[in-house]
Amino acid sequence: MSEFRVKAISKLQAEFSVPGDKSMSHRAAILGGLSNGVCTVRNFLPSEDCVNTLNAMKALGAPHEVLDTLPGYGPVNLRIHGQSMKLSQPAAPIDCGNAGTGMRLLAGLLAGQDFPTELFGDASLSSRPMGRITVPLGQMGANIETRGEKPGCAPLYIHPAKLTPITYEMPMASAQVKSAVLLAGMFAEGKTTVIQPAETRDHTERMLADFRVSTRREGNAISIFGGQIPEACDFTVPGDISSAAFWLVAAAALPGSRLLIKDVGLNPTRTAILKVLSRMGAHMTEIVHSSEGEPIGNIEIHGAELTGTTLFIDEIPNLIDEIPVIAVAAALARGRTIIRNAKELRVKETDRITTVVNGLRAMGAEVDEFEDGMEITGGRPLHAATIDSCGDHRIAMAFAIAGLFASGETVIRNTECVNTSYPGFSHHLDAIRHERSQASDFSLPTQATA
Ligand SMILES: O=C(O)C1=C[C@@H](OP(=O)(O)O)[C@@H](O)[C@H](O)C1
Ligand SMILES: C=C(OP(=O)(O)O)C(=O)O
Repeated sequence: MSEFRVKAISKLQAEFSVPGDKSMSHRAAILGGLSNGVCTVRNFLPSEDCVNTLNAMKALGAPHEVLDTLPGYGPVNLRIHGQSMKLSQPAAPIDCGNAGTGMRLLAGLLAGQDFPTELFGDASLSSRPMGRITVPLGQMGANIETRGEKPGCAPLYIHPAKLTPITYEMPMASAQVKSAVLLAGMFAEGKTTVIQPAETRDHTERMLADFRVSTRREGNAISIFGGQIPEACDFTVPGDISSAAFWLVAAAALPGSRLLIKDVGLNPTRTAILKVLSRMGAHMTEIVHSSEGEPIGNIEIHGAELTGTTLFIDEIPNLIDEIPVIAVAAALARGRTIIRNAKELRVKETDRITTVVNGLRAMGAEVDEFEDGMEITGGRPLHAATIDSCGDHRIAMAFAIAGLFASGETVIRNTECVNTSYPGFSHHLDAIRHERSQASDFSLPTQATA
């Protein structure tokens, strides 16, 4: 079992880029495979979650060629051979690993096929709620059985079905649910509409537009007409702002630091963390290089003495995966930080409210736990502790950042899980821990050209 050992740093001066965006990589694998030709995808995230989705598409009849790999991890540049919306029955059950996104989006894709499929995942994924997708997909006529030990959980048995369009008002702000219904809607005759209670990441809608599949947006409602065949296109995945978030917090909380994160996704439905860190006192500049399709650019951040803040209700869906590391920033800030309306955190890879609260308390922070969040009174010095990630990648990485500010040596146990979203994290952590500053120190292992 691998672990991180982390000590406090006194300096952070660095420039680097982070691996490709996880949400966009899942979607590129799926839409590329549905398209009417060959799609080159660059900077695909070679993480276990996204490679599982890519392999799922291959098992469904949409193969890919690997152009470059990140050695030890997976494909970075690849060519996907789209099947013009005609998928075929896989020879075996499909493994979604640890990925809620992979399983829920694939369930939407497979709900309206004329062949059966089975989707399964690891222990964590098998305990996450799938009713949020089986309910709307069922309303469309899908026949999906949840055969997990826990009611409403995976494995999913998806029987052949013919779908009819629906208008669905989502009870929670979830981009996975929205995307599952829109993907199912591509196979239903007529107009399928999803209404979201708050703005959620809009990568599916933007990528559908890249593939010339039209969707319509009216207020909080997004509609799609079935029967459109995505036109093959090439796609470059920007760096993942959720991965950048770990270093942004480290730099923000260390006065005198300067960090430049290059070529990262700056989609406004994902950048709420920048607003929060600015409110806490970090100095930040965003430079957008390109705003066509998915905005991409650089973020420069300078550290400061941080002060606590309250997260706004509308910000929550747009920084949901960053909350564990925002909680670390809050423990390092002076004053109170209030994180409420975030009960979705309880159904992620772990119950991220309890795992964050317990980890921060173990390091000496003052934290109150609520059903839907936590309140952190920052400013107490953090001390080293041994933290078990419980198999949750965001917990492992967030507490590695906390360790950079704690007295003594913090040990994070059970860290293999970081490969689900951030291959190369430990390489970047090493460079930061050893206070190396040159950009070249932060490059990932060289990519081999096939
Ligand atoms: O659509 C996506 O790519 C994602 C949506 C979010 O989940 P929810 O849709 O459950 O909020 C997020 O937590 C996950 O990491 C990725
Ligand atoms: C919750 C996450 O992902 P998923 O739902 O895809 O497992 C995450 O990446 O933090």
